[in-house]
Amino acid sequence: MGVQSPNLARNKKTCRALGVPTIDLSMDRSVVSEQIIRACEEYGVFMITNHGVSNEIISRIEEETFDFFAKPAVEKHYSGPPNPFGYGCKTIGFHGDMGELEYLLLEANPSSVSQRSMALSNNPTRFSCVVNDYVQAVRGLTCDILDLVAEGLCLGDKSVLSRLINDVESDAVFRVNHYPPFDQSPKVLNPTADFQMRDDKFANNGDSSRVGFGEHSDPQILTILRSNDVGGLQICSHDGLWVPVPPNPTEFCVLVGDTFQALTNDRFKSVRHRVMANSNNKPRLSMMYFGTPSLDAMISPLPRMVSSHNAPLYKPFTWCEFKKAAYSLRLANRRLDLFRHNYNENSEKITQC
Ligand SMILES: C=C1C[C@]23C[C@@]1(O)CC[C@H]2[C@@]12CC[C@H](O)[C@@](C)(C(=O)O1)[C@H]2[C@@H]3C(=O)O
Ligand SMILES: O=C(O)CCC(=O)C(=O)O
Ligand SMILES: [Fe+2]
Repeated sequence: MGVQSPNLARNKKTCRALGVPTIDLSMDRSVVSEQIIRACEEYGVFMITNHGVSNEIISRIEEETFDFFAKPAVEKHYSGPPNPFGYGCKTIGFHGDMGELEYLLLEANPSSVSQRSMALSNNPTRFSCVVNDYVQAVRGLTCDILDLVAEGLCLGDKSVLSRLINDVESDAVFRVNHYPPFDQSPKVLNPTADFQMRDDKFANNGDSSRVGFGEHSDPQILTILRSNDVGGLQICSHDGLWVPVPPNPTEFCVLVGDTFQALTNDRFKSVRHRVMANSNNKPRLSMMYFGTPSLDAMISPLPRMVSSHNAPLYKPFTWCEFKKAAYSLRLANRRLDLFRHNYNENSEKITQC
């Protein structure tokens, strides 16, 4: 047997030790609440099983969105470029971030969904129903998780967190990402193909992976992610290693966002994550509901998270201010730093995992 490099051995060991926790929502409420808090503190990410979202709602949205991505490129481009909403292919945000994916980004409220659906489907009524049913179910799940967190943190008002995202004015976003299978054989360049390598940035130089969606943290409170059985999602561990999150279509993956980090005064940390294209011959389809406050919601560390030993780490900001900051920066930027007390403008802004 060959000698394993120390890095590989360390990486494998960390993956085993780190394995993202899975929490069974059907267990005793106080146990679940404790497990969620521990997962948010230690990992910033966890899987949930027995989540109560029906298989029918999930398979209908999977089918509907797969049908959309199967359309000819010209048809899909009618719904783009993303502004930031609509259909996007490879470009992410407005500052040059790129990834090997195509996606749909939608405002997650019923009237925007129904308006958008006209351009997205031959059956807009069905499309908007399917998206709205999914978003409603997943928003309910997000609220349940936030209530469990509020109970575990003894926040007094048990719906103080869920109210932030349950607001009719919530700025929630729904995103579906479609990653084509990564063909490892040498490419025959075809200028009309949707997913050829664009430039050197995407050349894999013999490496078996390419960036599907680059390293970042999500700006919102909580992200509820569901994927098909194709992997690629990785989270950044405390010791700076990329740890794969095994795909499980029957579970949801919950990620702590920047706004949750600020609300908990750094007790929870937003998790840095990315998606690498893999050599599976199936596409990855992932969908994310981003639990988001309303634009005018004021975000500051919760009183319970602050004490004489724990001074507030962040200046109060509205979600609107934070969103503007996020959209003025690159994907990998640590935007929360801008709102820290005593933040030094000259310190390094683009720090990577
Ligand atoms: C490069 C960017 C894309 C993004 C807005 C941003 O300027 C920085 C944050 C990015 C992100 C990551 C999480 C979500 O996918 C997203 C919709 C969001 O709210 O923030 C994206 C933004 C986007 O793709 O428009
Ligand atoms: O596609 C995925 O699995 C994750 C994508 C992601 O992190 C995002 O859209 O913010
Ligand atoms: Fe993300």
